[in-house]
Amino acid sequence: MARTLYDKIWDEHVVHTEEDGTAVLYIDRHLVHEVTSPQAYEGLRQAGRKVWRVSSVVATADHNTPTTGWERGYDGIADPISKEQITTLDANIAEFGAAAFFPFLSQRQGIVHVIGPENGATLPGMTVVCGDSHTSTHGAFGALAHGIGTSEVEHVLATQTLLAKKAKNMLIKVEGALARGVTAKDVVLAIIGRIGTAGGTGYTIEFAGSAIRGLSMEGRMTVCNMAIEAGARAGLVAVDDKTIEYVKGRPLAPTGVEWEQAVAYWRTLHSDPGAHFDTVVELDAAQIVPQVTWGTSPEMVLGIDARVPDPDKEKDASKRGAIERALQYMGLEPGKPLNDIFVDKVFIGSCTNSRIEDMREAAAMVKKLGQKVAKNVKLAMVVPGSGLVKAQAEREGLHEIFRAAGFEWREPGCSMCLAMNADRLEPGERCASTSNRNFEGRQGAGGRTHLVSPAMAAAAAVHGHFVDVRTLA
Ligand SMILES: CC(C)[C@H](C(=O)O)[C@@H](O)C(=O)O
Ligand code: SF4
Repeated sequence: MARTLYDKIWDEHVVHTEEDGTAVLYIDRHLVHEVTSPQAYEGLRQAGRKVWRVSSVVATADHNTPTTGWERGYDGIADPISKEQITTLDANIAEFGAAAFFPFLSQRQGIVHVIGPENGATLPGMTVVCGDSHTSTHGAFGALAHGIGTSEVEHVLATQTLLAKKAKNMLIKVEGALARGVTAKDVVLAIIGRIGTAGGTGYTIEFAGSAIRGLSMEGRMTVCNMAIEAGARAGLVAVDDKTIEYVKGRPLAPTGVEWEQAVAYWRTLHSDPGAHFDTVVELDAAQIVPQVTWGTSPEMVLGIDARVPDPDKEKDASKRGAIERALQYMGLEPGKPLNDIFVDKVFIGSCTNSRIEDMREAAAMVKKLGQKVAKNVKLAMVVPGSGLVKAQAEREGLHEIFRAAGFEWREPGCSMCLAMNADRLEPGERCASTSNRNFEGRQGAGGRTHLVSPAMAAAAAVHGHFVDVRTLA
């Protein structure tokens, strides 16, 4: 029978299925960070258990790590809770072990969803879990990857398995060529704009079509990263030459005969012709314009050529109420052109957009504009996703471009994506952000977030307000 990519990976990992559909799924890769692992390790400790397969665990500290003051080492972590989470991870990995650990201050440290693929910890066909909702990112490799809760983290550490129910199959096809200046981020925001944040609930989404195939691995990661924002716990892209090329030679990737065998298997990781999808959504790539969120949910998104929506034009009372509340929180007037929204801060980073390509895209825009960060922008910061991304960007001189224009060039981590460290918005501040969530208070209490691509964020920093990057290209 013709199977989808999701069906294939699922079948390959099911150990047992109960009559009600609950399955025991074998887990190949367990990514661990400091926020959702302390109680899990404590649980193991109290039960006198060990980690079932130490070689499956790859860990790093990312959410709480500061992006400045690394020369002061652990003393540079101002917040005592942040410091405790980071040192607790160090102690847990020292006690329980891991295949690889990239602690605070180490060069390969970074956002868990950046360092996984970078180190070859994420491989096609794997089941990948992490106590983090953006684990969907790793689906870009044709891996079944999703976030789990802390009690599940403990379960996977102890048993190497997860209890799961199979989701339905959704296919999102994006066909055609993207316009100049339109990126993977715009594609995924446009998808969420179309299907809504609940559109993917209960599904695993496979992203396909010529526009998705045309994306780099970085771009595919950006798209899968936000599958969770579309309601789906996992997103997938079929394996092709780009996938295999990206993985080749990474520290944890197979070598020699094992590599050959793995590649032969990986080449089967695509949906069969005629495989059944429960839902199919199609988008025309040529119609996608640079996107900007205007509200407090990723689905509150429009093309840069649009205006802030008018709640009075919405017939559905609950939707009208949601628009009104969002506009009030965001401090926006209906009908205002998105181009005319001025920003106070700019954040280029997060597991959505902090890879080398994102750095290049933002730097290219800054270079093209040839001007400094606008006077009204209090802070424009670039936070690479990992130490390796940072080093690569510096080899290419990107940091010089950013610094010369007045951007701050920081140390890697989650940073102002969720403001668990010192990087945050003050109440009422408005931010152009390349991250993935624009919920109330996400980047700091009272902060106002507009989600955009790296090029759009860079252009907003220089102009001081949003601009259509297609007109700058
Ligand atoms: C801290 C962590 C549990 C959380 C997540 O699961 O996604 C965070 O990474 C986020 O982006 O909100
Ligand atoms: S960068 Fe943001 S979205 Fe990604 S893992 Fe960190 S906090 Fe979560």
